[in-house]
Amino acid sequence: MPSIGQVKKKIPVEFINNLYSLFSPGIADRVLIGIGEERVTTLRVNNIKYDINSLMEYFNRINVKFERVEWYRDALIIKNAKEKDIRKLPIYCEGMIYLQSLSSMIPPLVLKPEKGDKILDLTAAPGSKTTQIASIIENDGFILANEVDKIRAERLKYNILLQQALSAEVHVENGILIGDKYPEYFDKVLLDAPCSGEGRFTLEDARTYKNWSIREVKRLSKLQKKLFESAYKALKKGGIMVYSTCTLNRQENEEVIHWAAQRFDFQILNIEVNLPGTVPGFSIEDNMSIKRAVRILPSKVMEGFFICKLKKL
Ligand SMILES: C[S@@+](CC[C@H](N)C(=O)[O-])C[C@H]1O[C@@H](n2cnc3c(N)ncnc32)[C@H](O)[C@@H]1O
Repeated sequence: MPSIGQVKKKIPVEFINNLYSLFSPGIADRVLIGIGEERVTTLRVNNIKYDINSLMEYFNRINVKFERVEWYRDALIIKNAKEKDIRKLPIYCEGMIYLQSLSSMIPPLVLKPEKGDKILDLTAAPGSKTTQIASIIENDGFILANEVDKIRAERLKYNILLQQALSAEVHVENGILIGDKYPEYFDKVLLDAPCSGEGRFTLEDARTYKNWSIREVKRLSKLQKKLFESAYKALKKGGIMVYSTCTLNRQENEEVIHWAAQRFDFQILNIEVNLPGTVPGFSIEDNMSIKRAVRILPSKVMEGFFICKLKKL
């Protein structure tokens, strides 16, 4: 495993400086160790086509070793196979399972979709969370899965079809406009925002960090605020929204929430999923409730993520 010094040599220096100014040295070191580690292969079963018991029996038969995930019945950590091996299996080709990082499975669990819900997934491609939501509600409900990028929207449609997530309808438009089109229409809204991806940095793959810049963080923070406003408008009063990113900095996380709290009426809720190794959000000025948000630190099993759950008042 690479040392912290080796990680520091490769990752953008401004990112490292930000990290040590945001977190205690112990936590910042943990993040860098996480960036240096090789991530395990994880997946979830698609309840629309298959079930976890049959999947475990199948893996036992073909000698794929796995571990259960304490906080999610449908997820498995694969011990002796890589993603490329799993992609060759018929159950993968037929959409009975979905390769997804464990952290990425958390926002839909926190959103807690229920049968019959009308759900907006505002920035949805490639559809990991859209198809997960459809799997949780077993297609009993309606999901508007929106994506601005036409090519990514094709991938979203492909995944929805393969997984038979037929409760999801794909829209291809700027998410900023959806709030005015569907005012107070949805019971639940997921804003898994476009972000600078710091939680997905991995030393193995320079593509994950080479385009990172402070300028990009600032641009994304502005976009996230606009998307937040649209998501909030589309949510019914009393409805639940989850804001998530796979990045670690404050500008794209707490500052977006704080900006929104100054303009819109909502309550930040506790995250009820019992997750190991999270750190609470940072309060901003007198807004202590942002501490109810959680940050997942990157590690061998998890990508870095930020998740905030709120209720529109
Ligand atoms: C973090 S990814 C979403 C991942 C997705 N939720 C999943 O789990 O598969 C963010 C997505 O937002 C899209 N996006 C960026 N700007 C957008 C906008 N203004 N409106 C809608 N989607 C946007 C990006 O193209 C990207 O596909």
